[in-house]
Amino acid sequence: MSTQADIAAAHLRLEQVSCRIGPRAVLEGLELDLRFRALGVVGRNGSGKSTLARLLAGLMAPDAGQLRLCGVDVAADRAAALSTVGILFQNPDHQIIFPTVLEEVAFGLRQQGLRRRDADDAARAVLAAFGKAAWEEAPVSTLSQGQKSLVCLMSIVAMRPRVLILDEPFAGLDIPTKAQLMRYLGRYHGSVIHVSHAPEDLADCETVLWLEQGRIRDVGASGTVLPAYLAEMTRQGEGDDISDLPG
Ligand SMILES: Nc1ncnc2c1ncn2[C@@H]1O[C@H](COP(=O)(O)OP(=O)(O)OP(=O)(O)O)[C@@H](O)[C@H]1O
Repeated sequence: MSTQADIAAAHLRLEQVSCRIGPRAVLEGLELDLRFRALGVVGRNGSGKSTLARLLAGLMAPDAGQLRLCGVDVAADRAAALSTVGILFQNPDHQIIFPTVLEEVAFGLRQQGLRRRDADDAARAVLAAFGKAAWEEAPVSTLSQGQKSLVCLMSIVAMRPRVLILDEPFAGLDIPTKAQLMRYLGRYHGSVIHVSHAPEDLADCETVLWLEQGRIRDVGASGTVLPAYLAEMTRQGEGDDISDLPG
């Protein structure tokens, strides 16, 4: 998995990256130059984690500044982005677009330029590697949420991106399903960026980036950043900022 020493570290470079949604500055002046195999992104609800995840996946471009993941401008160079980064969202229903498992897993491979037959063969090989050859013709609509999440994971693993972004993908799942998916995740060969508000999800990350109100509050070794984050969250929990309406 991502912590193995034989995985080439991914390189993330942010230069004064800012992002607005409507009139609102959601991320502001992010500056970072980091090599990692497992990077955690932590922060409160609304701190900008998902927006950063979408930027890192190249699904949107920053309004200002420059972002490079493994040297690739992932928003501008979509072809290179497909082999650089994949993202797993919390709700698999937002990700899955095809009626059967094989079509879904093959789709990304076709996007990468494989012909239909080659993409189908490669998708079958991935299903077999996950012990899910029997799922090939299964209608996705009949699968459980956990099974749909696994289909999304297999679809991304099939594309072999260097970096996998997890945006709280297992948040709504029960404990055994989450544990099983985490085990399947161990078959992914590349680096991981794991986004979560919960420090316990990020225990395997060597480095953690802490976002606060769209800015980097801290970045460093997880053993230092996570306890500081937890202490601050406990302190803020004693207040009542839930009463504050957005400005
Ligand atoms: N499509 C949108 N339209 C308007 N505002 C948005 C949109 N997406 C995000 N925002 C706002 O941008 C800010 C950052 O949102 P984002 O989802 O990136 O934070 P987050 O840290 O992932 O939060 P959460 O943990 O709740 O998912 C929030 O204040 C949110 O309300």
